[in-house]
Amino acid sequence: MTQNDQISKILELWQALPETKPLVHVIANQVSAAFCADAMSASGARPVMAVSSLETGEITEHAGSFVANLGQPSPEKEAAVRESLLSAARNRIPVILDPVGAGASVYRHQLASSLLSLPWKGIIKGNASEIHTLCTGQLTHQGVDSVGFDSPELSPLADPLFSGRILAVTGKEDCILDDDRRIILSHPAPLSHAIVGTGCAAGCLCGCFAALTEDLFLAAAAGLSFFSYAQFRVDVLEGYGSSKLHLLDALSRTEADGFKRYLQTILIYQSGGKTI
Ligand SMILES: Nc1ncnc2c1ncn2[C@@H]1O[C@H](COP(=O)(O)OP(=O)(O)O)[C@@H](O)[C@H]1O
Ligand SMILES: Cc1ncsc1CCOP(=O)(O)O
Repeated sequence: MTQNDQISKILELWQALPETKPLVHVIANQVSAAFCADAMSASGARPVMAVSSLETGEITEHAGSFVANLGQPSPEKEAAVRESLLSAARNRIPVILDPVGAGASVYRHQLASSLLSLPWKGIIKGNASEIHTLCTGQLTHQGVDSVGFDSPELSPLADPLFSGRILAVTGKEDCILDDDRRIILSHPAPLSHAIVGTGCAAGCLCGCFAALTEDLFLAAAAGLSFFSYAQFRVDVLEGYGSSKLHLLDALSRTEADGFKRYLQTILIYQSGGKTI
């Protein structure tokens, strides 16, 4: 498959999202839950943000995909996520695991590692710091933000915790990896604001596309590239608050030609170590 084939498939998935309206179960965090639900709804999916372990396994079973966002962890949240991951594994529902702040504390790191050891299939989506912590065990103690790691230099798929899964690493460049393939998205401009919850929302968009295809590498590329395009279209002169609203508008109003040109500019596809 060539770079143009990947771009065509991403565009097909993006067009299918509002037509298919997949049900996506998200266990979110209280900071970004509403923004994530809005971002998914604006893009054409149907989010369900169920949190109680009394129902999460059942809700996941009937969803097209499940997003486990590990921000603001607690024993209650851990139990709810476990129920959903086991249900996803039993029912072959694709999972997106977002290890928010994996390097912020020992508890978060141990939680993420223990949930990775369950037998679900899917995508691990984190910023470069979070993935660095999962790969090396080194904590950063810097909250949930990324602190300067270069994602494309990571080659963590040898780790058994990652094997058979897709890795999606965000930052100045987003990088999507499986055993053989790699997509790099070079964002053309720096962000005007560090809007809280954008990493969480990007993971949720990967979840929307994972409900539409068995090719989870492509789903991750579609989610991150669509989100990158929406961020690119937000006017850099807007303030923080209106940028956040305009981001939702951009997700709900994308046209194919502009998105295609953007993908042709920012997307690099490599297979077997070669750019294709
Ligand atoms: N330096 C950057 N320049 C342009 N876009 C960026 C940059 N860093 C992050 N982004 C965008 O924000 C999204 C979320 O990435 P990131 O900020 O790494 O997540 P988090 O909020 O989890 O730390 C990325 O997928 C990308 O679209
Ligand atoms: C600030 C914060 N604290 C706990 S969860 C959370 C939201 C993190 O959102 P993102 O990593 O997507 O900016």
